[in-house]
Amino acid sequence: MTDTAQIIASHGRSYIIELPDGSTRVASARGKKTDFACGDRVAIKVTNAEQAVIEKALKRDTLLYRSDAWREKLIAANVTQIIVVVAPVPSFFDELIGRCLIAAEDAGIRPLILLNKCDLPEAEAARGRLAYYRELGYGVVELAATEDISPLNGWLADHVSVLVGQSGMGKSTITNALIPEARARVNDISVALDSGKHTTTNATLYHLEPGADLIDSPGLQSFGLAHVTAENLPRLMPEFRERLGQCRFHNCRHRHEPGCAILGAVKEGTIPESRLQLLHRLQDELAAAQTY
Ligand SMILES: Nc1nc2c(ncn2[C@@H]2O[C@H](COP(=O)(O)OP(=O)(O)OP(=O)(O)O)[C@@H](O)[C@H]2O)c(=O)[nH]1
Ligand SMILES: [Zn+2]
Repeated sequence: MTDTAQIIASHGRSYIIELPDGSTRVASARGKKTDFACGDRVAIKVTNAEQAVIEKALKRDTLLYRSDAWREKLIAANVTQIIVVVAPVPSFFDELIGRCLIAAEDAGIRPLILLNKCDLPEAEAARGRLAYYRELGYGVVELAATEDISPLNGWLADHVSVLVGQSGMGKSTITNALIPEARARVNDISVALDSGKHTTTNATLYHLEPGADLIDSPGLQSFGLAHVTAENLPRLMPEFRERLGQCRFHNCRHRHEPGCAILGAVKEGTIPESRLQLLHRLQDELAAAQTY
């Protein structure tokens, strides 16, 4: 009998799926297909009390992924909010935040920045580094997951959220603070998937309350955006989006063109140089990716 289910954990080619009755099965995909993500709703065939086979993914509302010229790495499907977790220590990369925000805008997912470890003295400097993102209109929430997770609660209601960020920013700590049984779940999943070691799976979905889910994803060091089109890029960065059409040349690349509204804004200090550099780097990356 064909049934529908949701992928709640993924690890390589193995998945844990949750059936409508709340029971779970270990599942693998039929054939060579592996492009399923945590959060995907799938058509399945239950094999027995433990196992099932995934026939196909059902239509996705959203898909968050990263990519380079050669391959795509799916992060999560059907999420409505991406929570970019940063912390004062270890130090975070602005570049990664910028890229996560662009990926979110491209996928039509609401981005939220979470500054964790606010109990540390270095938090003030980190807060300063995030001020510009607030100015752009992005939500920024501050907390110390080891002390009090409640500042996040209001942001999670009615959303399927995915936590992303560099290693060590505190994603697991946040997950465990929100879902006390999460640690045990991760262990159960590792055993069920027979992954041998107790490293995190690619991603794991937890139910928080009716209508609110949370997906924890492994730490990342880079975020390739080869799937974004160069033409679209400025539309995915709010300060460039609002100046579109203001450059003298309609095909302005915002490099050296006279009458460029964006270069003008950088010159007068309204847009930080680093944001223009990110735009240029991404333009260059996309041009290089197209030549493969
Ligand atoms: N001081 C302080 N330390 C924290 C806080 N949250 C997490 N940590 C510590 O930061 C370290 C990294 O936290 P994790 O939750 O493992 O980080 P992660 O983002 O899940 O890292 P990966 O699993 O590598 O992706 C741990 O030693 C935590 O105890 C916080 O709010 N304050
Ligand atoms: Zn321009």
